[in-house]
Amino acid sequence: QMRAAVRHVASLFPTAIISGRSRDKVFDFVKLTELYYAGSHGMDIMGPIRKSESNGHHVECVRSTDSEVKQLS
Ligand SMILES: O=P(O)(O)OC[C@H]1O[C@H](O[C@H]2O[C@H](CO)[C@@H](O)[C@H](O)[C@H]2O)[C@H](O)[C@@H](O)[C@@H]1O
Repeated sequence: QMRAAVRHVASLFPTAIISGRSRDKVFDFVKLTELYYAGSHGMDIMGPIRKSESNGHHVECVRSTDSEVKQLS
């Protein structure tokens, strides 16, 4: 029910979850590709990317700061 509510909000507004946990952990909890995720207190950020601007139906999370974060660790 909560997931459906967040998905609905994300269909109306850009929506982000910001957490102190790792981004992967948060994504595993939430499992919604429509959102922005900021893990590790904002050190690792992933956002939704539309595959096709024309139909807007294929949304995937593909942009991430993972490689930059790994360089800092
Ligand atoms: O409430 P959140 O914003 O989701 O943050 C909760 C805490 O997340 C991080 O700690 C958690 O992950 C750590 C590393 O895996 C783990 O050691 C810890 O037990 C978890 O609670 C973050 O480091 C904390 O600052 C946040 O409060």
